[in-house]
Amino acid sequence: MPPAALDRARWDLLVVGAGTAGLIGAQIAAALGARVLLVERERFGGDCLWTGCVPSKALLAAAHAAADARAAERYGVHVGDVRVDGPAVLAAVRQAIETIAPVDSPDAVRASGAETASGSVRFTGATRAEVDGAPARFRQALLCTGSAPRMPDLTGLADVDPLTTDSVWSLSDLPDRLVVLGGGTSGCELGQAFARLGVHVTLVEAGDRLLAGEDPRAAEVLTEALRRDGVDVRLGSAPVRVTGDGRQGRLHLADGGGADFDRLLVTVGRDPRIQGLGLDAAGVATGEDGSVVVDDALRTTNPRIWAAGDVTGHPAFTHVAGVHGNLAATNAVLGLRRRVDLSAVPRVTFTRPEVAAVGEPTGEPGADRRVHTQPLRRADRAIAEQSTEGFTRLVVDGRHRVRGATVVGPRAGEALTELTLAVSRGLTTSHLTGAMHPYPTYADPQWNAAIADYRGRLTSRSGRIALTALRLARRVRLALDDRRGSDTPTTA
Ligand SMILES: Cc1cc2nc3c(=O)[nH]c(=O)nc-3n(C[C@H](O)[C@H](O)[C@H](O)COP(=O)(O)OP(=O)(O)OC[C@H]3O[C@@H](n4cnc5c(N)ncnc54)[C@H](O)[C@@H]3O)c2cc1C
Ligand SMILES: NC(=O)c1ccc[n+]([C@@H]2O[C@H](COP(=O)([O-])OP(=O)(O)OC[C@H]3O[C@@H](n4cnc5c(N)ncnc54)[C@H](O)[C@@H]3O)[C@@H](O)[C@H]2O)c1
Repeated sequence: MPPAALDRARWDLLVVGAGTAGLIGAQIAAALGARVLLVERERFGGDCLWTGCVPSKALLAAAHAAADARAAERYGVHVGDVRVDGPAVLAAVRQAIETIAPVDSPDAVRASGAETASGSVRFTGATRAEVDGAPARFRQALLCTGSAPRMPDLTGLADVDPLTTDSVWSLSDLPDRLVVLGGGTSGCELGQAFARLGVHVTLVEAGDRLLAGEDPRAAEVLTEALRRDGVDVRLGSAPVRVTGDGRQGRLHLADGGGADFDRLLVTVGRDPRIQGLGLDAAGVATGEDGSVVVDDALRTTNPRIWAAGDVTGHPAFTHVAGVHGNLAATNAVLGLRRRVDLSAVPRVTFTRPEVAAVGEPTGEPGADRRVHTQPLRRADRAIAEQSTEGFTRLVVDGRHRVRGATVVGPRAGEALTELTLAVSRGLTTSHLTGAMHPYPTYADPQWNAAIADYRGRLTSRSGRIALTALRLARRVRLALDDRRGSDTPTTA
């Protein structure tokens, strides 16, 4: 839509940012009959499509293919030397993006009934904004501007043209030596991907372990796996400065050590994108971390403006952004007060092995919680496929409801979906044991963990009393049948 046309009427909902949250928010609002304008300043599809989930999973697919080919010998299959064609791998990543892009395009949005425009939105008042300077009035707005890579304050960093998850996808070839700064989800996924593609990777994490928010045992398993892939994992390593010429250089660490690189990739977290939005003019408050303050219905401090996705500071996942976009748009258009529930947000690090978790932490469960752990080495499917690295851990409360889970292993993300349903719906271990599970799958360990909890119920004091009572009643009935001398039992 040309800028001049933006101000012809008041929009029921002005949606700012066409990432996952904005795309879903705009399409839902249009489906509910609202007059919607979705404005994007860069590319429709946002981070997930262009710089996040899609390219990282495509790169990992190539990396895992290379690793599987190298490991094929253990199955008696010989493939010879594995050669990675860097430009071809990166081209395949871009191809995956191009294949998905039409789903998120302006055409697709307009087909759903919303209008679209290109430009940067800036609020000029509580119900007024500009798109690249052209005025646009709105009854309500939905802020979906996402988050951007954080850059650490490190002397010399800017001199080596550091890569971020925004820019790494523009490489034309793989570097020989890569230093990855930060061992969170992005650093682990990309560190493993590049290492499996033959790059010499040094992963530098300032904290004392990888994946700080996850079960410590899961982080240990992943650290061992990365080291086996050839990643030089440095934990508790605070970087102090960078020296370099052009793009090559050396990262110096507080312990006196360092790591040389051809490229440096920064993955130390993300900050909400709020610069230049004019949030003060709109009366939209932000928190100390820069995220937009929202209530549990995703309404900002301006009751006419809602927010969804990464910009809220809620867990930064595409599925959260999608659920947010839907919920905020529905609340805005229909005047509802549906609340966002963050108690069962699933998270998956798509490394090999995958690390997947949901709900309460499994590493340090509360006092009234029981933990059941099943190692993957006891799962027949994992043994058959020689992929036994990992475990499943369930946290169960006093009423045997599944409250949290960690799954480490192949296809952990897929296995986690059942446990996400269990946590979000308050299902018990007897619900899980009562549902037949196909054999053999990587979900066997979670079924066995649920069975272990259920068995615990049978061997508890009340369980033992109930079983004894049933056994005695059965004996009495059989004795009665015997005494009658009847051939036809009275009992089943
Ligand atoms: C490397 C990496 C891998 C990831 N992998 C996964 C994964 O496997 N699974 C998962 O669930 N999540 C993953 N994520 C996280 C996921 O990408 C984000 O949580 C998700 O994309 C957030 O969506 P959003 O709609 O909130 O924001 P975004 O997708 O960032 O969209 C915001 C949009 O707003 C636009 N914008 C900003 N300011 C303005 C303005 N003033 N005017 C107009 N437009 C504006 C931006 O250009 C952008 O397009 C990954 C992230 C990274 C970095
Ligand atoms: N598979 C997925 O779903 C996926 C993949 C990638 C990213 N994401 C999302 O994006 C978010 C951001 O990911 P991320 O990995 O950039 O951030 P993160 O916050 O998950 O991890 C950043 C890591 O960098 C470390 N760090 C911070 N400053 C450092 C420094 N100066 N030197 C060395 N280490 C330092 C931190 O201790 C932390 O371990 C994630 O929280 C996640 O929500 C999701």
